[in-house]
Amino acid sequence: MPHDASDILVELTDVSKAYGQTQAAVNAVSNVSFTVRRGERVALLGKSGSGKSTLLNMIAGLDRPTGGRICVAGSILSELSPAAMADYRRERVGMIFQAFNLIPWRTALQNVELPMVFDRRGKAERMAAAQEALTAVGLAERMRHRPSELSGGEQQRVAIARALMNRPELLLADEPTGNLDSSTAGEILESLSRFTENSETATILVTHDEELAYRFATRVLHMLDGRLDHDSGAVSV
Ligand SMILES: Nc1ncnc2c1ncn2[C@@H]1O[C@H](COP(=O)(O)OP(=O)(O)OP(=O)(O)O)[C@@H](O)[C@H]1O
Repeated sequence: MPHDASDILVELTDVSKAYGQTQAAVNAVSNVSFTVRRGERVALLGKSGSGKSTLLNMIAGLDRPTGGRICVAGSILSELSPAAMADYRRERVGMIFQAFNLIPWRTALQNVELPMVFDRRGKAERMAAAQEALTAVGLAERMRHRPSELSGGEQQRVAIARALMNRPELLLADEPTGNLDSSTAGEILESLSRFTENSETATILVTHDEELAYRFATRVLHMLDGRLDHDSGAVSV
């Protein structure tokens, strides 16, 4: 299928991140360039400390590059005002973390409803949408439970429902199965695949697990010491 420039959702150009000053600086990410198309599923694969989370956090707008630029849907992130950055994170990006990051005193339903509290939909409509999302991830019977009353796999499915609630253009997943046993990890990966396949949502999955990366992604970018390892086929297309 032919692609054109308008297919490109994310474009990183020479992105670097150094922590600390001068001689003592740690170059967590060095001159990374790649693009992600709408609907594409990309994995960032690398060992612990290779810079994957730093890179993902910069794409999420949670951290700023010290060099280069990140452009998402035509906006250069470093040029966004704080208010525009908050809109970007709320409206365009969904995130899933290894530690699930659910709010412990809210039920599954209330956690999933959360990204919608700022939009114009009324409470009843938001609740109906959250119920539908939880049903889709197989948690129809668990909606009124708090995170501590759910298994790890169930908590991550709540997090997936929450992340996809606002139909983000970009889903960022940082080791989403890192805290789960291998069969639960497989189920979570299947849920993620089901919801992102044939959808407009592009996904960037960060993992150190090679099998997981190749099972999920259509393109695997290898990271090594803060750089993309182009010899591994990690070419930007
Ligand atoms: N806030 C910080 N201050 C200083 N150095 C940092 C900071 N955050 C990360 N680093 C360093 O940057 C490098 C990349 O870290 P990063 O967490 O991005 O790697 P990673 O590939 O995601 O690793 P892991 O899989 O263990 O999370 C590491 O050497 C780390 O020690």
